[in-house]
Amino acid sequence: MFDDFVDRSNLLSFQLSNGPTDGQSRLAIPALQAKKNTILVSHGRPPWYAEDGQRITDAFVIGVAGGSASGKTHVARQIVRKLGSIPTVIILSQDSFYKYHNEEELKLAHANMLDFDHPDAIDMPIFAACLADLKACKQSNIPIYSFQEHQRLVETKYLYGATIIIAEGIMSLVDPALRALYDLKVFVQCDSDVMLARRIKRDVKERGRDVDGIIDQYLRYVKPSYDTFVRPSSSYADIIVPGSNNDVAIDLICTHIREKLQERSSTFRQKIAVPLKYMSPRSGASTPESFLEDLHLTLLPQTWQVQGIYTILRDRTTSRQDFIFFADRLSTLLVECALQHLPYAPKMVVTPIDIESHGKKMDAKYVCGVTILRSGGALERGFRRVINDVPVGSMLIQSDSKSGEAMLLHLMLPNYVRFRHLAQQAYIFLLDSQIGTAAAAFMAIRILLDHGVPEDHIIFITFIVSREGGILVLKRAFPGVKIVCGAVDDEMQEGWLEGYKGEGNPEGNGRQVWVIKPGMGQIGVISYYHFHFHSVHVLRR
Ligand SMILES: Nc1ncnc2c1ncn2[C@@H]1O[C@H](COP(=O)(O)OP(=O)(O)O)[C@@H](O)[C@H]1O
Ligand SMILES: Nc1ccn([C@@H]2O[C@H](COP(=O)(O)O)[C@@H](O)[C@H]2O)c(=O)n1
Repeated sequence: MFDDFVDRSNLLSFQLSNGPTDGQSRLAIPALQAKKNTILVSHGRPPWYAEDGQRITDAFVIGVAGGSASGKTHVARQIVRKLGSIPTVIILSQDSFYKYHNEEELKLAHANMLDFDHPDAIDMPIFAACLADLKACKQSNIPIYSFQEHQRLVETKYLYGATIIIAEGIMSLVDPALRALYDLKVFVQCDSDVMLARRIKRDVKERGRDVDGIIDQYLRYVKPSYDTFVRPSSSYADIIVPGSNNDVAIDLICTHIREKLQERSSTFRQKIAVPLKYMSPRSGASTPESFLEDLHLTLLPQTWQVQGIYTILRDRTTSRQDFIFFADRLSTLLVECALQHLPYAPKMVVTPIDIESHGKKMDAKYVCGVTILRSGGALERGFRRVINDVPVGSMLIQSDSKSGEAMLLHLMLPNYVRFRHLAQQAYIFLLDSQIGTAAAAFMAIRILLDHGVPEDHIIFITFIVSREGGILVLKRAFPGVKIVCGAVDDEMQEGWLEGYKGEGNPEGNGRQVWVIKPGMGQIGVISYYHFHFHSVHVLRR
């Protein structure tokens, strides 16, 4: 039914402008080797939104212009290198936006008779639209250009999640729509002889050209264009950087960027973890019933069978094997319950004894799951058991050990979520074992919204919701998101459970846990267990 698949390229990947689009194999290549159209990640991406769910920071955009082979790419790469500790930096090259050529134009291009140095050679509206989307923290699918074939390729490259974008190209300061998007405008000024010498060397080595052709093209198009369009655009620059020996200028640029990012940074987590009594949407609404009512949570019917499963899961004497078995059972029930949030249409079938039977069929074109790693992995088996023919992506979101903020470390979304027009029709089940502080849920929902998934198409499935923590702020920010859970407990706090020996606790004097302290004197614990290949927070009481 759903013939999509999960593409492996992701936030942590990068791609050479003419290389394959499979980013997975390129994960480990260090920043210095990266070329144009590169996504570079050093560590996670902190929140880019406020507690009302709306974006607070745009990506910081730098436009780098200059003549061909003046050193624009070199400057961009040096900036990336010197900003090593900043999460995501994308170099977006104007070369990606050369227009598609018909057969006749291709013949001219191969005969060196096509002008690639006129502003009209570049698809400026698409360049500006892609840059505007990335700046606004949305995803974008960037065209890929082949210098050898003089042609735009069929594939595109998915980009998402940049904190800094460097847009470089000979015409990047010429177009007013592009200029309006830059926070900083840089022009790389270089001697014409040096540029020609560098271009000859580079085009022979990297772009499959011969010396005669390069000089011919240079005299016919490149030099006149430089004099007419490129050099005059330097008047728009905030900073002129020399094309050689430019370390000091690049240092100054990096200092400026760091200052600007610092001004934009904010703390998020403290703002959402507000005690229930201060955040209740209506006064005195502190009973479990009114809490559910106010927040429009879907609670799994509390049958004896469900209560029995929770009792087993909360029991500290339950074996790991039993725990996994019952967590699987529970996740299956939760996913079945969550399916009520998909649209259904009437359907008539004919039975084997020739009688018409009027029923229902699921009426959603694109459905998928996205697991929030690591603990959402516990719901995945149940999800696949109930909905076995849809792609399942993942997001690795973890708290930063210093700031406590949620950090996006890895993103692998199903393919159709990457294309806005398809994402707008998609229904997504987000899987996580708990909503406590809600920091991870906040980030996961924001990512899907950035991709164009409608808020009311997001169905969040979880074992347990804490009444205190971030749930109220989360629901206030994203009222349309459906939350399906099996239990609601009171406040949560971090602690250790006796006897745990493992990650973060080699002495074996306790297990790292989330302790839930509901009223009525009970003590609930969500503890740290290993489940399948991931760890999972489990319910213990
Ligand atoms: N500051 C520099 N010092 C020495 N060589 C440089 C410098 N900047 C660029 N180059 C060399 O010049 C060539 C073209 O540089 P590049 O950055 O690709 O130019 P552009 O992106 O402007 O076309 C490359 O081979 C590069 O190594
Ligand atoms: N098929 C093409 C397309 C463009 N060019 C030349 O590329 C130059 C811009 O790239 P830089 O990396 O040097 O900034 C531009 O001057 C075009 O002449 C080409 O040769 N073939």
